Amino acid sequence: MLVRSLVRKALIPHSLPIMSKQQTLGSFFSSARASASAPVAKKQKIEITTPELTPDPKTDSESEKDKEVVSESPNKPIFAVDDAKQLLSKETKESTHVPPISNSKPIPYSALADVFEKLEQESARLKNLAIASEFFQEILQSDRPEGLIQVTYLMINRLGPDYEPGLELGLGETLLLKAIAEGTGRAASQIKADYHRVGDIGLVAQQSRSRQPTMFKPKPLTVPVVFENLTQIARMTGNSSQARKIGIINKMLTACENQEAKFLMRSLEGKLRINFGEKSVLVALAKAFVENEASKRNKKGTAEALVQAEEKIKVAFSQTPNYEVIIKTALEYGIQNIVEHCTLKPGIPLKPMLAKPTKSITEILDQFQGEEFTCEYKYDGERAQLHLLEDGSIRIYSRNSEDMSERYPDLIAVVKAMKASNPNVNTLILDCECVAWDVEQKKILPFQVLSTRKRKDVQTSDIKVQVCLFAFDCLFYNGESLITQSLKERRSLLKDNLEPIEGKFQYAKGMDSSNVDEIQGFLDQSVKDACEGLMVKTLNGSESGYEPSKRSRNWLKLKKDYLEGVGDSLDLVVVGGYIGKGKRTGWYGGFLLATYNQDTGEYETACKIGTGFSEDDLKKLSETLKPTELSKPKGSFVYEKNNSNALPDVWFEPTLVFEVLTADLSLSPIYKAGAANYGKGISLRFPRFIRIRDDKGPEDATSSDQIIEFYERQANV
Ligand SMILES: Nc1ncnc2c1ncn2[C@@H]1O[C@H](COP(=O)(O)OP(=O)(O)OP(=O)(O)O)[C@@H](O)[C@H]1O
Ligand SMILES: [Mg+2]
Ligand SMILES: [Mg+2]
Repeated sequence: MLVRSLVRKALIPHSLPIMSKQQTLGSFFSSARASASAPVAKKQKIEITTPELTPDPKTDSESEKDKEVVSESPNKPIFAVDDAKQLLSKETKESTHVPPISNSKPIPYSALADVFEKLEQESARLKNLAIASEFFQEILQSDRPEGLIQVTYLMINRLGPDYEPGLELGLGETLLLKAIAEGTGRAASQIKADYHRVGDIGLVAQQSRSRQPTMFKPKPLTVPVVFENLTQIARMTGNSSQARKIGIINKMLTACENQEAKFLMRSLEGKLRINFGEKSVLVALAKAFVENEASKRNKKGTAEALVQAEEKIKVAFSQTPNYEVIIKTALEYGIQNIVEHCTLKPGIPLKPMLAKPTKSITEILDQFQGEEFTCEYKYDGERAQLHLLEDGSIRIYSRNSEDMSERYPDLIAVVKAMKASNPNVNTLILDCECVAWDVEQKKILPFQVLSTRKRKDVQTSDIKVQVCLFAFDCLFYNGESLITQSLKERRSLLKDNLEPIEGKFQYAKGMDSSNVDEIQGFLDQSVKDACEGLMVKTLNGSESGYEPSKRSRNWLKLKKDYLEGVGDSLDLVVVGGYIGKGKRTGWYGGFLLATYNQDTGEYETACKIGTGFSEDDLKKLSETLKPTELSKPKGSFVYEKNNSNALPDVWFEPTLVFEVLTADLSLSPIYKAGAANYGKGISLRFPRFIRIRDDKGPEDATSSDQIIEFYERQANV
C-alpha cells in the first residue's frame, strides 16, 4: 500500500534538524484541544436546519486501489486523481474569489473572516477545498509565508498542537454575552434575548456590532493580533481573569467590521461552524504547496502531484502532529519531501496505531495466513505514549496526544528510575498501557479502579491507586525512529536495552504461536489475569512496521467479552436525552447516541440507550449534560425527523462519548448511522452502557465508516 510504503520510507535516518523545542513550542503556541470546527448547517443565517448530505465527490472512475485505501486507512485520500484534476481546474480556481493578501502588511483578519464566511456558505466539498487552498496559496506567495501557521490554527480553532497542555478556548456563554453587551453598549437582557432567539453567539455579536455607531475608527484587526489576543485569553487564570478577558474581547469587538465579530466570538466559544474539518485543512494545505511550488517553476500543479502531496502531508502529520513543524518543513524542503523530514521526535506525540476487532481465533488465523505473529495480553487501562527527551525530561501522552505528565507524577518517577538503571538510554518513545496495580497482591486491577484516580493537581503523596506501565512497542530509540523496522526487531531492542521493574514498568506478556489451542489457553489466561483479551500482531517483515494513526489489519484485537456480539464495543456520541420517568424522575432516563461521520463532519443517530446505568450514573450524567442542552438540534445532526420515536426530548451539544455494548447491529428505518451506504441506518440492538470515554472527544467516536465495517463483518455481506 502506498501509505504504508511512505511510512516505511520515513525511516531514512538523518540528522537534519527540523526545529528546536523552543522554536516548535514557541511561547505563543500553546495548546487548546479542538472542540471546534464542528460544522453546522449551511446557507442559513438564523434558523438552524439540517443540511442535505454533501454529495460524495468520488467519481465512477475511482480505481479499485483507491477503494481499498478508503476502506482501510484513516489516511484515506479525500479525492482520487479525477477530483484532483477538477480541483486544479481553471474554473474552480476562478470561482473562489478569495481576498488578495498584501505583501507589505500582516494578514488582515477581515480576509480570514471573509474566507470563513465563504466556507460557511458553500456546501460542496471540492469548492470548499478550492477556497481554502487558494487563500493558503495567496499567503505562500506573499513575503510572509509563515503567516500560514496562525491562519491554519485559527481555521481549526486551536492555538497550538493538541499536546501542549493547559490552554483552551471554549469560553462560557455567560462571559461571552457579557462581553458583547459591554463591548457594544447594548443591554445585557437584550443580548440574552437575542441569543435565545438566534442560538448563535457569533451572529448576536455581528448584529449588535453593526447597530453600534462608532465615533472613531480603530485600527483594523490582523491575524497575528487576533491570534495573540486569543492566546492571552486562553492563558489567563485567577480571580480577575474574567474581567481581563472581557477587556481584551471588548477591544477586539470595537475594531470588528462585517463578519469579523461573528467569527471572533465563535472562535472564543470554540465552535467555528465553517464546515471545514481538520482533514480538509490538511488537503487544502497540500494543494496550496503543490500549486505554489509549481508556479515558481512557471508550471501548474498536476493531479498526480496533488494526490501524492495529500498522502504525504497526512503521513507527516501522523508522525509529527504539529502544523508549525509541517508548514515550516514544507517551506524549507518542499511538500513532496516532508515525510523524510517530519519523522518522530521525542516531545512530539505521534498519532497511535489502532487495531481492528476480530471475533474468533479462527478469524485471526485466516487473516494472518502464513504470517508469523505474536499474541500479547490486552491490558485494560489507558494508553500511554512515553517520551524520554534528550534533555532528560519525560513526557507521557494519551491516546489523544494530550499531555498526561502532570497526572502521573508517579510514572515520571518510575521512568527516571528506569533511566538511571539503564545509563545507555538517552532518548526513547515507548507505546504502553498504563494499568491500575495492586501492590500487595502484585496483580492488575480493573479499569474501574484506574478511573478513580484524580486527574488534576495530582501530588505523589496523595496517590491512592498505584499504576504499572506495560510497554508493548518501542518506536524511537537513541536518536533513531524504529517505525519501519519489524515488530520482532523493535521488541528485541526494547527487551535488550531496558530492564523491567516489577509492578512499575513491565513488558506486555506475549506468546508467539499459531496453534489454536495454545492461543485459546493464552486468551483464557489473559482474562484470569484481569486483561480484556489479546492483541495479535504481525511480527516479521515490512507488514509489521508501526503505522501511526492507522487502524491496521496488522494489529487485531480479540476481546473475550465481545466474542458473542460484533467483536468490540462502540464509542458513540450523546446527542439527545429522554426525560426520566418513575424512579428516574428528575434525571434523563435515556439517551440518543450517534456515530461521527468523518467525511461530512455530521453526527448520525444510531440508537436510543437506557440500560446499563446505575442511579448514580444517571444523576451525574444529568448534571454534566444539563448545561449542554440546545434549544434546537444542530445542523450537523442527521436524524429521522418524521418519526416521533426517533426524536429525543432534548438535544445536546456533542461533548460526551459513551462506550456501549451491543447484541448485534441491524438496519433500521429510524436511525441514520452509515445510511449513505444502505438507504437505512445501522442501529444497535439491546445497547448497554459500559462507561464514559473521557479519553475520546466526539470526533474520535466510532465513525460511520467503522459502523458500516462492523455491520458488514457481522452480516458477512
Ligand atoms: N499489548 C497491547 N498492544 C497494543 N495495545 C494494547 C495492548 N494492551 C492494551 N492495549 C490497549 O488496547 C487499545 C486497543 O483496543 P481498545 O478496544 O481498548 O481501543 P479503544 O481505545 O477502545 O479504541 P478503538 O475502539 O477506537 O480501537 C490500545 O489503544 C491500547 O490502549
Ligand atoms: Mg482500552
Ligand atoms: Mg474500543
